[in-house]
Amino acid sequence: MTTSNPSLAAALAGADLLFDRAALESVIVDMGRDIDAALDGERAVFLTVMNGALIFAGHLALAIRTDVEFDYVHATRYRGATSGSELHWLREPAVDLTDRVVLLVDDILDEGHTLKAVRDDCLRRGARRVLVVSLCTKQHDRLVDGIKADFNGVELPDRYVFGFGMDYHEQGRNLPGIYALK
Ligand SMILES: O=P(O)(O)OC[C@H]1O[C@H](OP(=O)(O)OP(=O)(O)O)[C@H](O)[C@@H]1O
Ligand SMILES: Nc1nc2[nH]cnc2c(=O)[nH]1
Repeated sequence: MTTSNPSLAAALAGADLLFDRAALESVIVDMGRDIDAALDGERAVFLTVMNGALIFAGHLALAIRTDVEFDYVHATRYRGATSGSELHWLREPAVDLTDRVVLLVDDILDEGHTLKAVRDDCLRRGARRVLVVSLCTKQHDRLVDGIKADFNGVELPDRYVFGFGMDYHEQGRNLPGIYALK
């Protein structure tokens, strides 16, 4: 951890727990069942958007019964800050996506720039179908056109959140729940 980061303990002291681990695990089990139904036996590419989706992806993969092929991308536009800027690609998919069904797995759909860009990239690479899977979606009117979650776990208020993979200045990703700053 860099010494200049704001204190995670101070953030937690002033934050609200929105969803605890048990609630999230239960939601994710339901998402896995719904995804199995949509895949109907087809072996999809399970494409995780690093870093934020890491924890969600692990839980979700165990909740899906259909065999899937793992790959990941790393695209970031927040880079440890609490507001986004342009998208930086740090890692592109390695699997050939031509004619594949892709489960595009991310932690949060906020303004939608990240998932829209990654979804469009998958389609450019020849994916036949991209199913957008997000643990949570933030409620506001800033969502960009042309993106939505095909599978969403929970709805969030329009507040900065962290935990369960999501960072507070690159801290708190391993907190077992979703917290919101006041
Ligand atoms: O809908 P948007 O407004 O585009 O925001 C959502 C994206 O922001 C976060 O990534 P971030 O850029 O913080 O990188 P990280 O996954 O490494 O935390 C999160 O993991 C999503 O990918
Ligand atoms: N950690 C975190 N990352 C985000 N990316 C987009 N919105 C958010 C948010 O509220 N929290």
